[in-house]
Amino acid sequence: MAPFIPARLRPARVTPLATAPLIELRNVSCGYGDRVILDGVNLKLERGKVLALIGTSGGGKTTVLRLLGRQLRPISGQVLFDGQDIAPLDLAGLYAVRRRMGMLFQFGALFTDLSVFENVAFPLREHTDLTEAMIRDLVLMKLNAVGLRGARDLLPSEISGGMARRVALARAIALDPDLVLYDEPFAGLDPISLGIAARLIRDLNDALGLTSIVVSHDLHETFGIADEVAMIANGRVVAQGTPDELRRSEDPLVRQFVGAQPDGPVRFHQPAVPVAEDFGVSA
Ligand SMILES: Nc1ncnc2c1ncn2[C@@H]1O[C@H](COP(=O)(O)OP(=O)(O)OP(=O)(O)O)[C@@H](O)[C@H]1O
Repeated sequence: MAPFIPARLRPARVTPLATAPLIELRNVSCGYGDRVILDGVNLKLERGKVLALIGTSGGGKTTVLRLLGRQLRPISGQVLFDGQDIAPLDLAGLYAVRRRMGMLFQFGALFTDLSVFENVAFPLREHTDLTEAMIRDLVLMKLNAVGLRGARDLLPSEISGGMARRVALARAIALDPDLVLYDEPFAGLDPISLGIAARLIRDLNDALGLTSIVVSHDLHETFGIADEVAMIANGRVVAQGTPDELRRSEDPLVRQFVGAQPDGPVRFHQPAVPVAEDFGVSA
């Protein structure tokens, strides 16, 4: 499964301190306009780990990914990538950091007019001066890793949704990033394709020495591949731990969410007048 990548083709990496987290959010608050979405969030992730970000819709999971890619800056606090605060970076610094991140956002849209091969080659052509022969080797290695070397000449319209997601995955790791951010990578996939995509995220993470953050509503699959799970609700990380720790959590919010119970701290019903009053029946 693991693609062999010759040393000459791999981008230079800073030798990491074994214990230093690759990413860290320190007391981060942020929002859109006047609306505060995250309020004093702390989150750490060590290299080599897969973190699942879960939580209620609109809780701020995607916002965390936007902070890490610096599509959004914090109002206060720090967002550290490999020990470096990314908020003050100039364009060149930001570009260098983003090169070390792969991103697969919802549905991982492919360029419809480009072949599978060219879709994966795209970031390599954009960001490197590699020769055509090297690009070919790298693209085929990445496609091999996702099981689609044989589909290289097909167009996105000629492959299934599950295959397209795997091509998007190959593209996200084309530049050998340190960190890969996945936003709803399983959305719209059938159970078999979903299982394959989830396993691939874990296997690629381990084989290529990546660190991965997966935002997903699919708790079964993400709990199956994650080392750690962080639950975000009401603008805060309300729980973080191993999948087993979250399953065993006594926190009512975590129990409601992980146990998929309709009622708990997050109410199913909007506050309303009594049912009897609306339907004109006596209680
Ligand atoms: N560009 C934006 N401008 C204004 N508000 C936004 C913007 N993006 C997100 N929001 C708001 O911020 C809140 C958090 O959004 P976010 O997308 O981070 O949540 P989420 O946990 O990823 O949700 P979901 O699981 O539904 O994708 C939501 O209330 C959303 O409406």
